[in-house]
Amino acid sequence: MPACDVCQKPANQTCGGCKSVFYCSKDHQKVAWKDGHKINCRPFKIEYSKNIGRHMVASRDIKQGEVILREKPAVTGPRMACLPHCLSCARKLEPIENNNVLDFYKCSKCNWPMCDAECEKSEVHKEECDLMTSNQYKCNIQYDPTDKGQAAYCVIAPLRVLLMKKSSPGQFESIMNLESHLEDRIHTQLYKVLKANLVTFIVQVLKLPFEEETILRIASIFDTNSFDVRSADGSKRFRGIYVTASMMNHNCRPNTRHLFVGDDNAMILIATVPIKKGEELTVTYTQSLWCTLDRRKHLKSIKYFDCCCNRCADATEFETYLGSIYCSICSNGDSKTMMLSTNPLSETAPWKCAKCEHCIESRQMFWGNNALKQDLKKINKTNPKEFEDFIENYCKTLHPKNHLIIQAKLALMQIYGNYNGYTLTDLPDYLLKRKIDICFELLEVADQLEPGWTKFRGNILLELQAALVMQSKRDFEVDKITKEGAQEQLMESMVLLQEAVQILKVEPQMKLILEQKVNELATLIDSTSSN
Ligand SMILES: C[S@@+](CC[C@H](N)C(=O)[O-])C[C@H]1O[C@@H](n2cnc3c(N)ncnc32)[C@H](O)[C@@H]1O
Repeated sequence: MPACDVCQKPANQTCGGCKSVFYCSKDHQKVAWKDGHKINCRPFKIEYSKNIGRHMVASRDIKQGEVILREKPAVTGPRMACLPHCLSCARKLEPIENNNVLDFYKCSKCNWPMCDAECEKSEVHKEECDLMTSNQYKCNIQYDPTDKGQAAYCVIAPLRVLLMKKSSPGQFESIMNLESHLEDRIHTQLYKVLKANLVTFIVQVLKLPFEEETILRIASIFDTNSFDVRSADGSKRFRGIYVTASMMNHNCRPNTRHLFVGDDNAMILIATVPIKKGEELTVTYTQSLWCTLDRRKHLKSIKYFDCCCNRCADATEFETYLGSIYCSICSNGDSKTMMLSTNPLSETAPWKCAKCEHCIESRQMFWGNNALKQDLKKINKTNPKEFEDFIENYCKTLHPKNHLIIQAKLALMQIYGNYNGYTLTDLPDYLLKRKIDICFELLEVADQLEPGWTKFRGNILLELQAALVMQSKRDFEVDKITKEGAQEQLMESMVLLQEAVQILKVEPQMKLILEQKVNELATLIDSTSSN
């Protein structure tokens, strides 16, 4: 029998929150809760394995949509070479005019661009500002109309961690215990530049007593663990280290999603699918809609590991064929055969036709993939014709769910129904149908690659239901469907909308918008039944 966490006597009760600790009585459970279990009670534990390091494992069954973790950042700071952003609130800065010269508001002491006098006095900026000022350092970033990233920002986030050694030694230690991959990064061009800039700034300009290795390790810890935090309206962007969430490993079909809320930028980690006790909790460090070649290359170059997840190991990527092309030898007309990697876990493995003996070298696949990515990048993002032409041009070579076609379709889903001249009321019937077909195709991809309550699925459902409602209205107006038929279709759209609400209501600024959509659709359903 397990021992009580308080008195060590035999215990027959478990904490319902984490299912990891035991008590002999309700009273001892209350004592433990007050003594700190309230903070540590989480439905996961951290385990270690030689191949994948520390990782999070569910300590009990977790429900779909359940909040697994709410965590404040241990430290935040600007991204490495970002555009001018406020060092306090992280808002992107706009220049102001002074004597016919455009420049940013500057901190009156250290001269870093900031929003205003209020941000200048904020707690987060105080210590670094005092230190730079006492060392007569003045930042020399000026407004540049070409919108160039500013390398000077690379010093701020590591400096904030170094200052924590005195102000919050416990937090400093937990950050320093995170994985860094410094030994892999140290020989890269970026780290040679950091050695010259960041280390010189900390040691020579600010005269802080830190070793070069410690300074670079912190930069490397940011690169390995930090989350990219963005506000819903896009005005704020920065990096944050969330120590507990940093224990989450990557999977190309993850079972969690996260969002950032409130003025303290707390991270909320949510289960996108039901998770069984003992299963690993995972997040994605890359883009789900990239093909295996691109995802694995990206993960290797920024996080220094070879992803061997089930999706990467499956040449068909769960039958989406996201990275596949058609065989040029035996595909003709409607009869098409796929080229698949002979070993998706090796980037040098050749690709082979599933039917004939035709083979392609992997470097040819990389080259073709990159050339097409460039074509897609050049497209005017507001012109649907260019995306349609891209799909038409490559439909003989690429599977309809190839990642490049899917990205073009995703852009079309957003344009049709939302952009000027293409709102739902503007769309002719054939484009409305096109939007609906695209939404269904994307939903199939989402179900395979980002299943459950993911933001991607939520957004597709929202777009799909709006288009279906418009189609039902039009069909009813031209007597294509009866009143009962229209009602039935609108109710089906309501089911899709309700699911989108379940998924997206936790996203910042979405609650009211979603409530409005539900009310509008409910009113429409009511008015259809009373007509
Ligand atoms: C944010 S940390 C995650 C926690 C880390 N495992 C640790 O022990 O501190 C990211 C690092 O974990 C490792 N990692 C994450 N996901 C992995 C995976 N699917 N397979 C192998 N290693 C992984 C890589 O070394 C990666 O750079």
